[in-house]
Amino acid sequence: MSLNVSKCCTGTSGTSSSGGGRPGHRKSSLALALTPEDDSMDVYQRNLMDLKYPTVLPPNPQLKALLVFHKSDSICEVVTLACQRHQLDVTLVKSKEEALETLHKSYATAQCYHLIIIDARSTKGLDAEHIARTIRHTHGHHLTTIIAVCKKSFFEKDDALIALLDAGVNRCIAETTNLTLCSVELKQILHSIIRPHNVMSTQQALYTALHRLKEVVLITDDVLRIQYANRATERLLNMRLDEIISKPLGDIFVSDLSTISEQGKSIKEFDGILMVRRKNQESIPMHVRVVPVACIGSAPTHLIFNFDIPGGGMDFIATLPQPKEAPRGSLHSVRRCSFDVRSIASDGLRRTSLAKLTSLPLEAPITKIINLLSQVQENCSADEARLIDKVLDFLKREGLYSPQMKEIRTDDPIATDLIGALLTGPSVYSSRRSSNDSIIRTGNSTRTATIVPAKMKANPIIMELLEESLKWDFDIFKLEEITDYHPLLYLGMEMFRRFDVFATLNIDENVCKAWLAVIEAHYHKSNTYHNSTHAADVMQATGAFITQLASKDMVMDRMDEATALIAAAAHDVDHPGRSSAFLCNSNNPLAILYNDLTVLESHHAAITFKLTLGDDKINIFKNLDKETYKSARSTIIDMILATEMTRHFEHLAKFVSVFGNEMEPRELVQSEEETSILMRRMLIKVADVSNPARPMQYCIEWARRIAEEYFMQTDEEKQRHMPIVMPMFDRATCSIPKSQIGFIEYIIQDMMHAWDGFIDMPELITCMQINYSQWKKYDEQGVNTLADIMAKQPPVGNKSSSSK
Ligand SMILES: Nc1ncnc2c1ncn2[C@@H]1O[C@@H]2COP(=O)(O)O[C@H]2[C@H]1O
Repeated sequence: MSLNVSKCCTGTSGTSSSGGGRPGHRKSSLALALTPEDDSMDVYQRNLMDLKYPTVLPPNPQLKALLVFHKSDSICEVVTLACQRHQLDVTLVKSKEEALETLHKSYATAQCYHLIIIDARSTKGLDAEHIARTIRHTHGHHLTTIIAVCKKSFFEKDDALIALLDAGVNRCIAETTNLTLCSVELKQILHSIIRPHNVMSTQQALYTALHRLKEVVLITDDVLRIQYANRATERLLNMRLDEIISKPLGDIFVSDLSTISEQGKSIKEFDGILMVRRKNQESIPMHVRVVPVACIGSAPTHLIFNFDIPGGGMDFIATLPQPKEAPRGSLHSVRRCSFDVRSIASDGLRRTSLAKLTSLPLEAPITKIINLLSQVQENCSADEARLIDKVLDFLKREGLYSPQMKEIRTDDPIATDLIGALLTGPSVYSSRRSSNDSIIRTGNSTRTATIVPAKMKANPIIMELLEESLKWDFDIFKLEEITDYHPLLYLGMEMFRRFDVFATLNIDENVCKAWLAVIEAHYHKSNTYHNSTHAADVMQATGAFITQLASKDMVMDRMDEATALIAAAAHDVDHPGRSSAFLCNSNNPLAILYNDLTVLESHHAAITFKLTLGDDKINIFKNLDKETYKSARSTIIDMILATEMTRHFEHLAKFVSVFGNEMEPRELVQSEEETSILMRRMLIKVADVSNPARPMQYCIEWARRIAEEYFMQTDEEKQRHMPIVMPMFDRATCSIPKSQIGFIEYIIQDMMHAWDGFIDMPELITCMQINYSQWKKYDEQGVNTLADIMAKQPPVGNKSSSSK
């Protein structure tokens, strides 16, 4: 439990709003002035009208400090008194858990701590580095000021201090029992860190205002490359943001721009009529005003463009044809007609994530019902509201969100085969079961847990390649090649290192290495697709997504990152290279064990834990406390099970219902944890089938590998006179392009748009569109078989063959 010093300690509490003023706001006479002139707020407000460029007033809240001290010794006391001297509202906690819980609660109640001071004098009591890192990755704390109180001796060698600073600490201060020294240090921190942070936080308000403005505002750099464009610019140009940003300004003007650049250089404003070119090449005369701005030095670094229609009439922009929404009415309409992803994209799916998510044809009726009921609730009696609350609780439960996937309608038999096999449950394929199918296959030879971890050579070529390991165009096939088919071990260690999994699990690196080696050894090298390169690929995508989420301020906590990476690494372990349908049809012991339900995924999850817990040398969870382990286990199992394709549309619809809605996710689900579960499921699902959205040469190699695996299954089904799960996947006749077109149209496309809308990774969509066009081209050219396609491809990695 946290201890609120302002209530418990003697002396002044920071909540000193006595004597008038807005409740909860400090009086203007307080020491921390947040205005440019460092004056009190009253003076600033009075002078505001005189300012040439008025700034947005920063927030001026009661400042709150959270002190994380293992014990209340003399140093802690001095820091507390110094905080109180500067009228901070102080809360003292004694452990990391208490600190995080306090922050969590403060976030939930829309309070916030502006300053967190951590006792970093000894690692015995508190791991300050870990606490700082965790706080930095906790939502809402990127601008919180974190101070570490260190031993004086720390200042003689820099490594401990640098580690703290790298973990997110803003400043390290030396321990002192001298109140004056401590108070001065704190005052400096208030002025030099907290005040600028407060001012910086106002930028969000400005960006929102700019974005929503009806007027067109566009900013370029000094060489006229577009750096910023607001929503009205997208409308005017009929282009999406990703088609505008970084483009030369010349691309959107018909008129000669030399006057502007010359004017810009001499730092004069421009005001005149220029012809703007819209996406469809239509030209419109616009009144353009250009203001050069010098952000550093005296030469202009940026030019601000403001356009309107000559003679005013800003609503004109609203009357222009808008970037067209994708012509997708519903999943069914997509299914019925074949369509060109390129045309959808070039029509301009808007970049705003919410718009994209809401535009997806995947709203479950339940979302509409919840929205309507919530509206009713606003205008009804308390009793009725309580009843509606109960109804809402029921409606938010699992199962009600499933979209109706009654039938798959396509004229293309290959797509029907593939999508049918992926999306339908056991009833469909078991009905095809023939009397010849009673052979019980013994499971694939399971390896014992005595596998010695592969030795990792610190090969500079591998290390160089791994530097790119968070990029979307990472060459996983090259890694497969240069690690001698141990991509999971190398990539896994790199991901664990980058995301600090060793610290999160409190485990030695060697245990993680051994774990990865054992997991990798339990992937079957004989599978062309479901081998450890696929696992490494999914782990790499997971790392890339986590990084992108963090850059969008949707930071996962450290344990969520670790469990996501672990789930990705293990999600297909011991895959037999045959589908669940095949296992059911052949009465495989796994199908018997799991009652034909979620057979493979249940096995992957179960064997992951069986292997991990079965050998202390690889037990990466052994240092977690009971509760943490329980929660990590549940997350990993949930994520692995989410990769099952029969529930694909259910997961997708629920994700879109919650994240693609105007309402706060929190209002649509029962808890924040539930929101995060939906996000993690979608993360691993997208990572698992992201191969059609990878750069083309990799996409084609993955298509080759999965087709080969499907072909081998068909070969075996024929040979054993079993029902053929995907008859069209016959190596003699199958058209690979057709199968990929179907896979993208039915499974991948909507999911990628939903995910891109959430995470903002336009490269996923771009790659998918390019690949889709290529498959269409091959289809039109009659390039169908694996051999035809491979003849057209440069080899990936160093070898173009399947994995060993
Ligand atoms: N490029 C692809 N073409 C066709 N099917 C694919 C492709 N990529 C993945 N899949 C299928 O999607 C499934 C996702 O779950 P699995 O990894 O169990 O098995 C995967 C394959 O059956």
